[in-house]
Amino acid sequence: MSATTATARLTTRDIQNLKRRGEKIAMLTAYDYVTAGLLDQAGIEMILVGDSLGNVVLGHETTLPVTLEDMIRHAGAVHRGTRRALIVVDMPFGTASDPETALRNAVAIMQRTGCQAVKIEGGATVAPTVARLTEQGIPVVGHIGLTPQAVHQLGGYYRHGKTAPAAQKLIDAALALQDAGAFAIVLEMVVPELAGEITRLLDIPTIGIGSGPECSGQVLVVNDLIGLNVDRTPSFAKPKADVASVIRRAVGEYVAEVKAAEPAKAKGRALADG
Ligand SMILES: Nc1nc(=O)c2c([nH]1)NC[C@@H]1CN(c3ccc(C(=O)N[C@@H](CCC(=O)O)C(=O)O)cc3)CN21
Ligand SMILES: CC(C)C(=O)C(=O)O
Ligand SMILES: [Mg+2]
Repeated sequence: MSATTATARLTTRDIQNLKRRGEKIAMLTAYDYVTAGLLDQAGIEMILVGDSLGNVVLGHETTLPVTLEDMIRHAGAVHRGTRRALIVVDMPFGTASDPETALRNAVAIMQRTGCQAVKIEGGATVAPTVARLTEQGIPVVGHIGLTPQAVHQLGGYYRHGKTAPAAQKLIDAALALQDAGAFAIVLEMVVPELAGEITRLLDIPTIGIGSGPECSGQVLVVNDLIGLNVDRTPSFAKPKADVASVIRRAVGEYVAEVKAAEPAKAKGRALADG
């Protein structure tokens, strides 16, 4: 694409403007070319190449085994499949452990995928890393509340911000991330009232998942939206389709059709003695 080609792709400023106008932001994950293209055609504003690919694509128990190379390969496919959506790439476990490591890895993501932003899990302690990336021109999305990369420390997938000290810590984290330059923050499984309070406190948009309706936008794992799962899904996922059934039925019909096919008739002279 030439430098003068007008691109229809949304920018972080467009996302900021959606919040200012009070228009909700619709975000979904995608991990491949075809799915990303369909989401783009359907008008999704942001696509997250989530490290949830470790669960829903690669079949791991957690997101921890996902590597930078995994993310870069899938993010490239998602970017190639889309024209309009702003693409955010998760920095996988261990790749944003300090500001310089994060910068090196985020630069690799930006240079090798064409995507527009990265997302980093963590609270106030991640703020210096967010500041380092944003001062280098890399847009960053924060991610607080349930942070799945810390599952072994958290001891499970549960709601966050239930006590007053926990709520205050999340508020402080959100403000620290905003001050550090994050252009949006994902709130995952945050008590809905608190998610609303954080959303009203911030200038930048909040993107909720399992955090109630008062966030500036919503994000969901695309498999949970379309009913394409073999494993248990989070309770906040309310599927709008049953693609798993569509696939099972089509495959079942194919299997039956293959099995029922007549053997090819022998042509010309009969074979001697079978
Ligand atoms: N398919 C899928 N959807 C997701 O939203 C998702 C992933 N995978 N993988 C990465 C992370 C992990 N996430 C999760 C995983 C499990 C729960 C979950 O089971 N929550 C329970 C409550 C469990 C508890 O209270 O201990 C729930 O019922 O929602 C929630 C979010 C969100 N992400
Ligand atoms: C659940 C969303 C926010 C995420 O981080 C992912 O899909 O990896
Ligand atoms: Mg993630």
